[in-house]
Amino acid sequence: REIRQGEEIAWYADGETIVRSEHNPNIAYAYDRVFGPTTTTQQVYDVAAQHVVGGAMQGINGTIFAYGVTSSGKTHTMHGDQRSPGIIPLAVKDAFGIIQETLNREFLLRVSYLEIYNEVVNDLLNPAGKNLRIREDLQGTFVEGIKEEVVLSPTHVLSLIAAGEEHRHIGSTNFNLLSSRSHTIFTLTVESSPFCESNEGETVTFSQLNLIDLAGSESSRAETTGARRKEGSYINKSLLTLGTVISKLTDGKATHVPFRNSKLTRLLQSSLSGQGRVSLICTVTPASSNSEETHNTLKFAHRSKHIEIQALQNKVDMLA
Ligand SMILES: Nc1ncnc2c1ncn2[C@@H]1O[C@H](COP(=O)(O)OP(=O)(O)OP(=O)(O)O)[C@@H](O)[C@H]1O
Repeated sequence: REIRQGEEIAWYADGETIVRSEHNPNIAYAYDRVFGPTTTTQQVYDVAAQHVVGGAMQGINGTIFAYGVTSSGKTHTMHGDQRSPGIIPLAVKDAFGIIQETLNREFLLRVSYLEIYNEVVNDLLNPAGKNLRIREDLQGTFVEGIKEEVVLSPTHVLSLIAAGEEHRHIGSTNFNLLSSRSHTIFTLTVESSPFCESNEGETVTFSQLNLIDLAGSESSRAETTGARRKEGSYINKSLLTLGTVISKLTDGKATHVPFRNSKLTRLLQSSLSGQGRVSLICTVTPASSNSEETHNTLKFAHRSKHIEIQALQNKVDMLA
């Protein structure tokens, strides 16, 4: 569409760097990886997600999230479609594949699926689960009363996600007719233990894999009026807080990180500050009409690169 509309190219990829073509001297940002327009989601998965999913199956918490303005490809990346499955279906397939290959352990997988809409947490697997509370215990934050389903096959998980999608809030903005107005968090909880309980030295592991599709990160110019504008301010509150939290985590001097200022950052607190693997996928368009928003996304991605997180295994030693 952007090409048809005769848009200029404002940003382009050069190796692992994204360069602004409109400026002289050029502005450029370097990343761990840059994926160009011909990359498939499977290739993105192999580089940016597989090690996080593999880690979760071994007891290391994992979080993968997609960040970017509306229409830049977050949902395409996380959910995809039949022709090009996204990170979530690829992760689910991979998880069950690992279970089949791991002959000496048994696994229990549970899933939950929620959205944060206007700073309210709703359960997408249970339409009655509205305005749920976020609580804390020794293990971290959790959503009180959220429905968790034990899952037995990839098809089972995908049918639950499809049912959950029906309850998701989508609306119309100037940018994207089917724009996501809520943040969604799909969580796969993995428990595994050795088949033979008397195996001394073997461990029981427990971990969570959070796969997150954020609402569009655009600033107020995308918002129309009334309810849409209100949604925009809530979406931005969570994303603004996410930006502040990431800045504070990366500047090394901050004594207070405001995780509690939004639902999104409260739920991500243990992922961002605790132990685990995190992969942040930022989606951008080269088109000039979105040049400033693209710049904001690139700056966000650049700051986030400097967060250091330890990837530790959550394990319980088996008693002989
Ligand atoms: N890499 C890509 N390859 C092919 N099509 C893509 C790609 N990225 C996005 N699209 C297409 O562009 C459109 C908008 O993408 P998508 O819905 O994923 O954006 P989004 O960032 O999730 O937007 P929103 O925040 O509004 O939900 C969709 O039709 C999607 O299929």
